[in-house]
Amino acid sequence: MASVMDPCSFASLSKCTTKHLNLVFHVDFDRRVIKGKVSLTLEVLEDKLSCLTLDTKDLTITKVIANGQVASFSVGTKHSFNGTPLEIQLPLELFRGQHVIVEVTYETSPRASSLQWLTPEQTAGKKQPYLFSQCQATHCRSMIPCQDGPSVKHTYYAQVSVPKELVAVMGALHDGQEADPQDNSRTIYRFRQTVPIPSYLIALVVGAVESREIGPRSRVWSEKELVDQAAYEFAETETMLKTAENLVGPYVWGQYDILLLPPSFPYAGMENPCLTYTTPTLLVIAHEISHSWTGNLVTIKNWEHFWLNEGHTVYLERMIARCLESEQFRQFKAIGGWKEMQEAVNMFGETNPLTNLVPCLNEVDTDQAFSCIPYEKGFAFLYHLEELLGGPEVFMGFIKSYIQLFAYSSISTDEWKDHLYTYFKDKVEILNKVDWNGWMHTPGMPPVKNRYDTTLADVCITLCQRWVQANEADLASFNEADVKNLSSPQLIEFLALLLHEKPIPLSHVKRMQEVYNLNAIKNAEIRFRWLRVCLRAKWEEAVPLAFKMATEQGRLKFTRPLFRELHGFEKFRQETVSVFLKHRACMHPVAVALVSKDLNVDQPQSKAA
Ligand SMILES: CC/C=C\C/C=C\C[C@@H](O)/C=C/C=C/C=C\[C@@H](O)CCCC(=O)O
Ligand SMILES: [Zn+2]
Repeated sequence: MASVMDPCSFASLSKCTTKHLNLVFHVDFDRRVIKGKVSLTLEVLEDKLSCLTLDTKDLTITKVIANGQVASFSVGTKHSFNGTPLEIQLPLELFRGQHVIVEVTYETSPRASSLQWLTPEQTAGKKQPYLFSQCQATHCRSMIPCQDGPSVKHTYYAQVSVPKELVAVMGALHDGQEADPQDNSRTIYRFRQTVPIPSYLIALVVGAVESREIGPRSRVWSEKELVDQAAYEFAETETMLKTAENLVGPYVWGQYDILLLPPSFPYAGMENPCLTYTTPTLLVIAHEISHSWTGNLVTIKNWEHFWLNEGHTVYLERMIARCLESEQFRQFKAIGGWKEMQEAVNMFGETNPLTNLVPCLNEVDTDQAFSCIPYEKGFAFLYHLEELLGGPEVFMGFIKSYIQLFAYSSISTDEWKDHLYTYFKDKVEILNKVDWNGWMHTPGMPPVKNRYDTTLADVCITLCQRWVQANEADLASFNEADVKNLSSPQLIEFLALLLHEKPIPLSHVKRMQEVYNLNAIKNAEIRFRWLRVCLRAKWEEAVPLAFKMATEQGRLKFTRPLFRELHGFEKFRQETVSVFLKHRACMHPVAVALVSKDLNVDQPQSKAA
């Protein structure tokens, strides 16, 4: 039975809460498992506590000790996606305010959904294996038995034993390393995270990685083949950090490192504290830096309030863009975001409750529920409030106050709304006119269509309409000058606009390639949209290019729609399934699960119980 407080966790969140984790990991690349021992320091929240439940997923539990005494335990019924509850009988009865240290010895599964194990061939260096974790939203439980919900925040100390040819990095401060006293072919790396964090922000990477300094509190990490290029690409990190601090206050995490992951990583980035993950396809990190305040400092009570993390982070990310670029650029990004929201609503269906800003997640797989809706409907809602309440400077005052009030805690949408009313106590009449139910608890597009400044978008709109309205005789009128002065974001917007129209004819697509040579563009955001324009026009020459992009990188934002479009191209439906089945051993476990469902093929069986 899921916790009353959190529909995505079995943990007994009301009985006790985790204050600290001590982690001992032994990373075994031969067996693709982590042999672990976690000591949870739990604060008792109610009298006469004699048992408690932790979240696990595909873990093999061998021993549980509570305050130094052996504790009996039982593994509950395996849920189809939320893992398996671990019920622990305490050898002593505890009372509110007391603490208990529960030590669990266990081993992960080779198919742990939080871990991707890469062969040397899947890395840039081709010589050493690679491991990375991705815990958001509910996958930490496949790496650590824990209270795997964002309402619980704890510090942690970790020691990680790895083969001495490899380096371990975590989303925490480094605390030294030494030869493993039990095996001189291995090294132990130590880490401490002294700011309380939710379990989804625990991050571990093990590989042949090295780093370069890119600022007074920042290093960039990657395989050596990529690290100098990455240091160049992320040279502006300190400028962005300072811009964010000027907007919302001090950065409390100490170090801000960036780790460039192999291209199989299924997301644009991940805001692990002290160690932002990013991918070779995404070099803009304003979003992940902003999470240092919204999401990592002010966290959500459970995943139904995910929009608080992402909506505020996108709002902050675009405020950084306003500072470093212009207000017109912020408006331009907002226009692009609105279209991405429209696309997500179209994909889910406009009556699908997963398009609610605050969805109900009872018996819902968060990976299946994930989309840009919390990001873009969240941003659009905050922008709507900004317009009603006095503009960007006024609303940033609220954002800063929201962060100061709720820092180090986990909150719900109601708590956010209460503070909004308190902060704008002299504008309650305006707030009372907001369509709260329409924005928060109604599926589909927002009840109000924000009006954004189209200065930077107009040229994209005009060019798109020229192609949409062109007949065969007009095709000669197009030439490379049409796009010569377009920035990459404007080229992305032009292609995104085309994707919101009926598919243009094959003759048009061929002419577009002839005059714009879009096949030659490597920028993933451009390439992704261009290939979808080609597939919708049924251009068969684009099919191998789409298979290449869908398999050479693993970002779900690109991989899923490309596989879906290829699967929708009747003539290539079978080939699409066979390409996926051939490639899935190299894919991240979450990506395998999601694309399997999209293509309606069976998933490989995960470990029993
Ligand atoms: C309503 C949905 C509730 C919870 C979903 C939360 C997480 C879902 C899980 O699949 C993990 C998502 C990780 C996202 C990581 C980074 C994002 O900021 C960017 C992802 C999209 C992209 O690649 O651009
Ligand atoms: Zn985010």
